[in-house]
Amino acid sequence: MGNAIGYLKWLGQGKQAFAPDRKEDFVETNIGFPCRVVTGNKAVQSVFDIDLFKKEEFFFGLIEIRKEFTEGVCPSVTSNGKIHEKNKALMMDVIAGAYEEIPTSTADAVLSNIATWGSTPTDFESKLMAVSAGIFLPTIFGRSTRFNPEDVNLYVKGATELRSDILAAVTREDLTETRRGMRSVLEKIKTSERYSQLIDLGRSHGLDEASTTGQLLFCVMFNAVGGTATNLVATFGRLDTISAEDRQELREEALAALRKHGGLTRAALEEMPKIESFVLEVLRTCPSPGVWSHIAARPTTVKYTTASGPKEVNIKEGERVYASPYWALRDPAVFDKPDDFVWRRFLGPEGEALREHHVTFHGRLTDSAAVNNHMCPGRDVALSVIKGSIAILNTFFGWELQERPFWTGTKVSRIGQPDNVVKVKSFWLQHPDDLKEIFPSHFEEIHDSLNSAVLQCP
Ligand code: HEM
Repeated sequence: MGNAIGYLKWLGQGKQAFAPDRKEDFVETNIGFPCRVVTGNKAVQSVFDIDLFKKEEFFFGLIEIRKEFTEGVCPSVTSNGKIHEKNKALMMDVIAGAYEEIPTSTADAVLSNIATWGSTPTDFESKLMAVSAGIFLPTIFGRSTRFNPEDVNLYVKGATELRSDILAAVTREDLTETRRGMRSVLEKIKTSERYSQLIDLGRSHGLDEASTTGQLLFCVMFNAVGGTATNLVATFGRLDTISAEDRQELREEALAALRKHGGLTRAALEEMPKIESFVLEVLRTCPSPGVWSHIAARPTTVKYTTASGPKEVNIKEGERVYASPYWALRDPAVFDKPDDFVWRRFLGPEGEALREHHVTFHGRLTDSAAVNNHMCPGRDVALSVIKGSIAILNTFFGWELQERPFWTGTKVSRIGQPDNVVKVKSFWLQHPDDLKEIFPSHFEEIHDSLNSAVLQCP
């Protein structure tokens, strides 16, 4: 298959363009250039080895990071070697600093955003992006610094583009607005309450001010805020695909934990295993990103086993070896009925054992992010944020979507989100007494804002 045809096939079919036959875990294909795509759950572990596989700077496979949106600094996620170690160490420290505040910040951001939504919150996906920004940014840059969520959204939209070296761009994107968003976000970072502390933190890892600022810009806005918002949209959408009884079961679990701990705390989150299992199943069935891209750092032979027996593959230095989280997480060798959405899958001892195959964060859930791997350092905060947001939405509020969400794995631009954009027709306060009891300081404002909807509520 030629490059142009491969690229067009990928654009049209997304992950289905490299659907595996399960007899071979290193599928040879062309998605705009020749590459192998690893689709087996166990085989995927081999590409996580950074001694064998390195990152292509500024690229996620077919997606290119616009250098002007990182101030020319290569983001941690696509950097290699010693510089990656410094970048990653900085980000791990930044996240550790934010960790304690995350549950409180989640409750505050979700509830204060809802108070501004009214009963017909159109453009709902942007609203969840604002929630994500409202959760993370105060914990990292300080509470007194107020970012404009629309500018953060513009930044995330502008930060990447389809790789331009395969086909000449058919349409030229107008970057005026996204560039404005980027300048505004950068200015806020540089004047933020904690900026000098963050720069000192960077220096302690051997990074100068420009490098630290570039890392903060991309890793916080794109990886943290954007990455979490995408998965929040998917998780929210999935709630509409389970039964009312199952929604009620999730609500009862969350309500009991919130009541016992007097709000959203780390202890309350730990008492929500059902919500955790639901979120993990969302991240298994519709993971982001689309592919993990790697380049072989040296010649290597990888041994692995498929349904048709033991195999080995010889990889040449410089070969592109990509991996598909979507197919690795649908491998029937490790997940029973992999195409079904089974929200209880990760409950109990069997569910616990399955965590070693849950690789959405570029590593097993049982592994830890470190400077010598490319695993997501934001995994735990991301899971807390999504669990906490979904617990609050499902426990106190009701809504009707314009359309039931669906996923086909073919829409390149939607990453893990449903193919159809999530649009809310109406939104209401379903359990006012519970909200008043657990979050009294948010009650009045939300009640007033959604009052007309409360009157209509069934
Ligand atoms: C559900 C939400 C999230 C998902 C699914 C996710 C997933 C990932 C994945 C798959 C990677 C590796 C990408 C690759 O190698 O191609 C990654 C890297 C990264 N993520 Fe996340 N992420 C999420 C949220 C976050 C959050 C909340 C933060 C920060 C607070 C964060 C910070 C990072 C950083 C800094 C890297 C680069 C790691 C490195 O340089 O080794 N992510 N993430």
